[in-house]
Amino acid sequence: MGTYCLAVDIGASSGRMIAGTIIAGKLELTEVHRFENKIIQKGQHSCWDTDRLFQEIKTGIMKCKKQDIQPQSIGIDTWAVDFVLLDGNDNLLTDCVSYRDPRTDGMMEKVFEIFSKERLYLETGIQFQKFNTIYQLYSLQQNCPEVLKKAESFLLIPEYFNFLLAGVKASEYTNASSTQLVNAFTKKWDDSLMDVLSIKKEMFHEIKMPKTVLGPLRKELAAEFGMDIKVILPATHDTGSAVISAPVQEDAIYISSGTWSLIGVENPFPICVTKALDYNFTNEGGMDHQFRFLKNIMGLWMIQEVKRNYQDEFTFAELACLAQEELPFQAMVDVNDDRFLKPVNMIEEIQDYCRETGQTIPLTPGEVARCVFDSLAVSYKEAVEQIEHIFEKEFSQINVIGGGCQNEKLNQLIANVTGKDVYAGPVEATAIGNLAVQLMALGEVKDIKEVRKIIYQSFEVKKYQPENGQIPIMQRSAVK
Ligand SMILES: Nc1ncnc2c1ncn2[C@@H]1O[C@H](COP(=O)(O)OP(=O)(O)O)[C@@H](O)[C@H]1O
Ligand SMILES: C[C@H](O)[C@H](O)[C@@H](O)C(=O)COP(=O)(O)O
Ligand SMILES: [Mg+2]
Repeated sequence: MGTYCLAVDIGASSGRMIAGTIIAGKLELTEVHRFENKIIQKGQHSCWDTDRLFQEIKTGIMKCKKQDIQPQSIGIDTWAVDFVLLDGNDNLLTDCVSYRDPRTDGMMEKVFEIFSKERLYLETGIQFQKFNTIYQLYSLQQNCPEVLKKAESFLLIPEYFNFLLAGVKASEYTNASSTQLVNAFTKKWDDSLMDVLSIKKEMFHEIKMPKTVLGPLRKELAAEFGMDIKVILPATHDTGSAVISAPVQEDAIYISSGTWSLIGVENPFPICVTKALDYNFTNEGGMDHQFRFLKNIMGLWMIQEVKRNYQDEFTFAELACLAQEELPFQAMVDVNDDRFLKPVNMIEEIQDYCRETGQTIPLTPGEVARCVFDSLAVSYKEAVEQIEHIFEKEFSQINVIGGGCQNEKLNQLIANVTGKDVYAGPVEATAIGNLAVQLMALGEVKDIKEVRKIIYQSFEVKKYQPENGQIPIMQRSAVK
């Protein structure tokens, strides 16, 4: 039997554990476990249920055993920026607060009073999102300094799960870069930035690169599972893993489409020029010292919330079909407006926005869904134009990867709105990229070039071409 690796990919809306092995030149996947992820209220904060998530990881490992799959290695990737703090006895000092928590409101502006926005961008190259780790830590420093005083260890989410699995504390580069505390050029923690912000630099661990083998499982876990597994660092930022496996590379822009839409390209160096700052692009760390030049777009979070507001009466596929029955571009919102980050009710927030901008108010589920998808597509188009402006070249194709690539109507809309060929797939790009790095670490494949070839041969990628005359005249005025 071939070498199995086990990918744990936990996004903001769901987690999945997928075993992978190469058979006859193709990467074969076995979905071992899938579970829900969501934000829960703990006291006054919006938090992640890390205890339950770690139990889900253990459940997935036990399911491997039941399916007679003995993974040689395991790699964990999750969403970015969020973290835990441990004291000197490795106890959690706080709940794991989510990036959607309001504790960072106003913190970015406070940091700019000490460290200019321009300099922060020049040194880190990271987009300005109010929930970046730097602002979360600054909020703690301002409001609960006693917690930071006791903190001996800062661990991002995947690193915390690695610590629980293997007892090793290590930071991983792709995810560390998302904190806006890593220097884009040295690829190390930016000590001078931390000193200026009085953030305790001693609690940060050495940054390791993807492919690093952290070690075996803790003895008690190996005994519990009845097998030992090497814990390997993939690109632990889920988008970093997704980009590794984006099969359409040539002249292509990727959209990692899940809760968030991360739209960008791979680049060999950080682009920290004023244009990139003005457009709020980021230079997150990638595999083999590449950079993920991309930007966050609010993403399918909006339709997740619409679905929840309708008490899950409709599936995602049904909402996509209902939207398709509506006239296009009747109502548009600026999806990246902070008001959509965590509204009490997404449907009402969208309707308020349309009312405030003098537009037709979407009322039916189809109208609301159409407004979301049209607005996302326009936001993607804008980002594509910004990328082409910065690179001073045209990109001919867009590769939509992740769960959102199953939205066929949206894929076609993206093609129509951008006028570019859209390649959709693979759905589990993140887990596949995670597996790819483990296979490289174990010597099963030589390098990223070889693994991308295998991925391209292994998974269906569906093509959507712009439909004639379907590039609509959009009401741009409505989008502030
Ligand atoms: N059958 C489907 N049709 C249309 N959209 C879908 C379908 N299945 C999933 N999606 C979209 O994929 C999104 C989840 O993508 P995923 O990559 O799993 O997210 P994350 O990793 O952030 O949890 C959902 O929010 C939904 O909008
Ligand atoms: C908050 C971050 O920008 C976010 O984690 C993003 O980087 C990301 O990776 C989102 O992944 P999802 O799978 O949750 O969409
Ligand atoms: Mg994801």
